[in-house]
Amino acid sequence: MSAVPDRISLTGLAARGFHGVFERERREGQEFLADIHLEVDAGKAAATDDLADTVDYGALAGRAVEIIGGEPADLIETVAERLADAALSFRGVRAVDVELHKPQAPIPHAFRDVSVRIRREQPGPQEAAGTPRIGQNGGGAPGSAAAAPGPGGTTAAGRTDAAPLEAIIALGANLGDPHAALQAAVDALRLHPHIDVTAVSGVYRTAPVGGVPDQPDFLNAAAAVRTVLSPHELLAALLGIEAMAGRRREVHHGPRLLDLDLIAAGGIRIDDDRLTLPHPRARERAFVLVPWADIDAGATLPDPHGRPRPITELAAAAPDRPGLRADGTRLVLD
Ligand SMILES: Nc1ncnc2c1ncn2[C@@H]1O[C@H](COP(=O)(O)OP(=O)(O)OP(=O)(O)O)[C@@H](O)[C@H]1O
Ligand SMILES: Nc1nc2c(c(=O)[nH]1)N=C(CO)CN2
Repeated sequence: MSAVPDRISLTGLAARGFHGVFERERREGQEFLADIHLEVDAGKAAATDDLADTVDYGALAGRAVEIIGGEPADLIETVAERLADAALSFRGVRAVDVELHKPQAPIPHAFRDVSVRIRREQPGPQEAAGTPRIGQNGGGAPGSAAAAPGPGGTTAAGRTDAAPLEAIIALGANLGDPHAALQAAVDALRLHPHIDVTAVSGVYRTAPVGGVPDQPDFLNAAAAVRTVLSPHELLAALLGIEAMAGRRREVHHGPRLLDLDLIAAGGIRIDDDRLTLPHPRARERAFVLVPWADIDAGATLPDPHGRPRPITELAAAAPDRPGLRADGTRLVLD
């Protein structure tokens, strides 16, 4: 490599995160901005003009948004380290420089910005051979299938349970070009290095349920995925994809460019301040249940007493069932 390395720079990447020492920061979140500079050899990609020979900056941005929106940490140092670790896991990245800004930090004085800047390099040959780096996935390329568990049974995303999770994701959109938004979401899921999309449903046109009056009809669909991510990490990935689609979360149940809900994940039950599984309103929503039944007609959801109920029965009884019809279009998984 020449003295001045080739660089791919992604700067001013903004995402909402819940990092900080104070309870209010954890509860309300705030904006974080990341500047990420990758040192690569751009020569091969320039010669072939092929995205496969370089780092897809869209995939990098998606992963960074997930990390910023993901598991809360006390310190920006910790989040910057996670960003650097993720950047180094993209094939061809020799070193990375990450600056993470927290311009809304709770500092009781006028200030413009506070940030941490770190530089990390790929481990040298000796370290690579004998000393696994915590949290690194060993270089899975963007677009590759779910990562194999890394050293010691942990995955890049930190899940120690090696069995992949099977999950159902509900997709909805009713602004802009909803079909294109659903397809883009499926494409983004497929591009994720730790998510495998195994099936997609048909597309349904559905009357809006709740929220502001006179909003356009929705297009809804469902996707089945297999992933080594934990449910919280999968949710963070979904929020990252929504954010990339330009979704703003101002109006509850309001119109949206893209809504991705995690409906069920391998029978796991969770109820904390960030995630409830199974999704608490899925059982009364035909716009979720009918697409899901396309993928897995035998699936069940627990009733309020914990007894399994077939989703086909729940769908037939759902109040929004009459407002739902097949759109006649398809989502492709090619
Ligand atoms: N199973 C889940 N899937 C998606 N988001 C969830 C889930 N459980 C809890 N949440 C939380 O809900 C928030 C999403 O709210 P959002 O604005 O998408 O709600 P909504 O789509 O308007 O309403 P609904 O949740 O009724 O579909 C997320 O930030 C997430 O932390
Ligand atoms: N028909 C329909 N209505 C909704 C939808 C949706 O996806 N489809 N999503 C909502 C919030 O997630 C609220 N209402």
